[in-house]
Amino acid sequence: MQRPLIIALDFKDQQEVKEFLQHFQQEQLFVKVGMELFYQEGPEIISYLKKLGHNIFLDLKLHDIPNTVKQAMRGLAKLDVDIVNVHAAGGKKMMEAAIEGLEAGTQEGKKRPICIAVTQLTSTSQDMMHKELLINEDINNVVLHYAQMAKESGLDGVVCSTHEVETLNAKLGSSFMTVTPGIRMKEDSTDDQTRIASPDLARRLGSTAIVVGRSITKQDNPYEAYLKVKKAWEESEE
Ligand SMILES: O=c1ccn([C@@H]2O[C@H](COP(=O)(O)O)[C@@H](O)[C@H]2O)c(=O)[nH]1
Repeated sequence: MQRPLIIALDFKDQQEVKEFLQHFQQEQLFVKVGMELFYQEGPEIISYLKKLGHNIFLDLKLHDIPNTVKQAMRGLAKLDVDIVNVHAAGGKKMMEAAIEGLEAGTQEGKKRPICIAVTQLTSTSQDMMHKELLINEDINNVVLHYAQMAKESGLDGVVCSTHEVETLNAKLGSSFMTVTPGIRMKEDSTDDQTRIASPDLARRLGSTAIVVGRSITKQDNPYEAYLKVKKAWEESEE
């Protein structure tokens, strides 16, 4: 997989997705379907996007007891998406179960979807983590610890902020994926994100992929915004 720019399709239904994709003509995209869209449209939205030839990250962030996650992943594997995910906070047994479920649900001869774990949401600040989650460690150590657990559990990578990528690459190797949301151009509003970074910083620090939502989807000209983010993401390549 090249280092993709993944567009978060945070829309309320398929009609809104269709209107958004009209800006992109025939371009093959890497898109992310999250809870908002999937809970409204179900597996049908995945078939629709696959028929259009797009790559898909199904971002449902599973977090439950190991058996429930295993069975849920068995079902999700049948959707044949490229990437799925869990919350690392569910622990190692849950993450191992996720992989078992994916392997069990993947058609013979096919590769199972890539599975990554959310470490700490990019909306979480160090202050919030200390005061609300009562995790009194440095956020960088927490992200590293969760990423180490994910690797030991057989996962392929993590979701983290751009600011943790260098450490994770150094400690866990750059083939362990770092998928980074919380991406903003300098003129964009931060919204509910706290650990943000620009696309070019993400590239320079070694993110495997960036996830971009509102900086593209909420712009007057989404295609122009996409090209601008893509240029910033790709042009800082050494
Ligand atoms: O830690 C995380 C994990 C997932 N996300 C998701 O990425 C997009 C970001 O959207 P923006 O509009 O670019 O802020 C969104 O779908 C989140 O659910 C994340 O932001 N942080």
